[in-house]
Amino acid sequence: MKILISNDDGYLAPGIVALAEALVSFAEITVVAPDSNRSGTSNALTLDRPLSVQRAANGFYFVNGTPSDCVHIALTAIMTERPDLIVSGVNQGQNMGDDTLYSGTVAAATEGYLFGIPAIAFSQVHKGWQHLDTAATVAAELVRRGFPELPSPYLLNVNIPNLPRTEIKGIRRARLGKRHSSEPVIPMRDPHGRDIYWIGPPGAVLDGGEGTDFDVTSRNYVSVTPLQVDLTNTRQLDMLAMNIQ
Ligand SMILES: Nc1nc2c(ncn2[C@@H]2O[C@H](COP(=O)(O)O)[C@@H](O)[C@H]2O)c(=O)[nH]1
Repeated sequence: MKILISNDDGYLAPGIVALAEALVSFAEITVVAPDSNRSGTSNALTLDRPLSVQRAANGFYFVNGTPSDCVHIALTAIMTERPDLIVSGVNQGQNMGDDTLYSGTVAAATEGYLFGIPAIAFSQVHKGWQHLDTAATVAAELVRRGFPELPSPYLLNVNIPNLPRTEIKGIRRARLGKRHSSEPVIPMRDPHGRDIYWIGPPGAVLDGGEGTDFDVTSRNYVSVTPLQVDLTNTRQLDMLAMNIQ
């Protein structure tokens, strides 16, 4: 089994190292990841400058680009054979609900999916890498299990509670929850007196109802959500006047 591994926290992040170590025991892995943290970059591609690929001492490739750049370069320039699966993560922090739209972790998996390859994004619920061994173990369990019940390619978003493996109650399918809009930006002044702004925290949970990723992870289950990329709002499509003058 050939697996391409990427992430958005960068090739040096503990999450991708733990994931690679968990998968290498049963799969042929290739790691291609950003040279630094690209959290929140979504599906961005780098179109305004060329990209370079370097190789670290541990064999990981790293790119001065986004997660989507990494997977794109891996599939069309680095790998001589098409992988059977794309795995992204383990992300430091959750990717639930609307996070998935901004997430570089999900974007790396999505790029592989758009090339017709099954893909899974893995995130830990809380930042700080606590119990990262659990996340890597669960990720390996899910990769080994596979998803024969789904048509291929599939795109899955997985969130794993930061708990000892023995406290994880199980794995549950879940729909994406929803957040309120993000908190306001944080205004500051730079040393030259110019206004600068930090992006504010994510919005609070708006829909964390039963069966959402927020819900199942809060009950110490791993959440698994199949994603799609067709953004057509089919309900409104039917509402649109047939011929717009
Ligand atoms: N508005 C903010 N959103 C945040 C912040 N930190 C995280 N996030 C959301 O979570 C994901 C993290 O996903 P990643 O895979 O890109 O690391 C990010 O995309 C946002 O949706 C924050 O401080 N503010």
